[in-house]
Amino acid sequence: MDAAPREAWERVRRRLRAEIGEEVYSSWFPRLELDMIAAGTVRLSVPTRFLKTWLQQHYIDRLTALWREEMGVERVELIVRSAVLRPAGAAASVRPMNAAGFPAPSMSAAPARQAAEAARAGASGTPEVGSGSPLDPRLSFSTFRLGASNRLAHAAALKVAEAAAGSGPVFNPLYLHAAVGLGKTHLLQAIAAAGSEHGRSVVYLTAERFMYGFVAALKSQSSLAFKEQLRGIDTLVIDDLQFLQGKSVQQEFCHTLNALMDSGRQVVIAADRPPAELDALEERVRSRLAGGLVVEISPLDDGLKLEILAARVGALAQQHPGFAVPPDVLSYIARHCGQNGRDLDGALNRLLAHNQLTSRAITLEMAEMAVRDLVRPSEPKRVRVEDILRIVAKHYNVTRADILSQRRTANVVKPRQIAMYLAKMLTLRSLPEIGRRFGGRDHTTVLHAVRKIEGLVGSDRAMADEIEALKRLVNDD
Ligand SMILES: Nc1ncnc2c1ncn2[C@@H]1O[C@H](COP(=O)(O)OP(=O)(O)OP(=O)(O)O)[C@@H](O)[C@H]1O
Repeated sequence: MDAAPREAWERVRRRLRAEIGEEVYSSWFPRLELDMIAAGTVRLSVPTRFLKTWLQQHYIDRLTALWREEMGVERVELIVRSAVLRPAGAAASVRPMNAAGFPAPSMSAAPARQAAEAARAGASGTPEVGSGSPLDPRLSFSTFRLGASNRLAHAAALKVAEAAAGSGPVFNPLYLHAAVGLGKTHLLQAIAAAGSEHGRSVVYLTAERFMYGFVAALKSQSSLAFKEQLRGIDTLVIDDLQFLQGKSVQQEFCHTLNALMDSGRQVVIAADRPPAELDALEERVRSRLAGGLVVEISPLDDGLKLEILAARVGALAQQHPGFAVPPDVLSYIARHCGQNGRDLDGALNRLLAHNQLTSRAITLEMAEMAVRDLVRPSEPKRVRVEDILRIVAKHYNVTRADILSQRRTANVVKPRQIAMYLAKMLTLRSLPEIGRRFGGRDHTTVLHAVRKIEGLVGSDRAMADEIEALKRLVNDD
């Protein structure tokens, strides 16, 4: 290639860098190379399919415009540099490296662990983080229960785990986020275990362990070996990313992320919030994390809680024959003992302890006692104007249409004013909003009704009792 296209490419890069900023540029563009230029088309190459898709979606127009200005080209084409993608036999080459102290796959099988230990023993001082955090064999796909809140996360995790060794990444990175105890660690460990069963070299690390490994490597001056360890794997799984702290650790994390993803390795991340809210992380890391598939696991509904509970009771009964929990107790726990899997585990462990220590069978009465301090006060209920209308109409034996109508007979005026008053007291709706819900009345009409009933409640005992009774009916509805 003669000098003109190369110089034009240099100028395109410089202009792009100036436009989008160093951080975003260094996340996406350093590995973009000029492949050829002919007949009005520029061909650029990238090392991964993922990078190609990303650049195609986000930057192709800009790249085309810049090239047009520099050399009058009409089209920019992106291709994947196949030679840079995992060279044939790359998967096989990971294993011999293990013997020399490089990362062993995080497998739950004992032989794998022994191999990892042996590898570590010969690791000549390199911190052992490359072999990953230990996996809990109970956290597998087969023990993961499905519901509406986690179905997508589960499907994505399964797809990543079942991809054959040597195939390119599926979604990169796969990023799962959820509040505490909703199954992130469970899915990540399931990916790690299943991935290694499929012949991949997988390392599962908590962010803390990543930090520990990196800091320890710096201290023992083996940080190069540490980097090599992490970059020599097929799949990197990082849990609890929100705990990643410190500038140099973050930089290292970012390099590792880029190096792995750009060479076609799979990265899976979990955190308690979406990438955009990881305030402690640099913008370019967040941007890279958000560029894959981001999936939220939402709170468990009662049905899913019941399934998880039933499965856990089954597992506990295997270790403690005779341990059984009646369905009404399971429903009670699902409804009252918290919102996440960890709360459910805690409640069942409490029941097990009571059962084992007192030899009493588990009944609803016994359970209420045993888990008393684990019961969460339920969220205050959100009252709807519709519910107030229905309950007030029924109580005064009129129809909803009567209340909303323009009729001014006493038997509808009183329920109408009481319903307006309750709507103001029990909902967050403004006076104009309430007016609209009550047949398009003006807010001054609502204000008048509210003041009138307030006055009566203060002066008329029977009216005060009536209003209290109605409030209870609405709240208990
Ligand atoms: N869908 C599910 N099926 C079976 N068990 C589940 C499910 N969701 C959560 N659990 C169980 O709930 C407990 C907590 O889950 P896990 O540790 O995976 O939560 P987490 O989202 O990683 O929470 P944290 O953010 O606190 O680390 C575990 O025992 C896990 O097995």
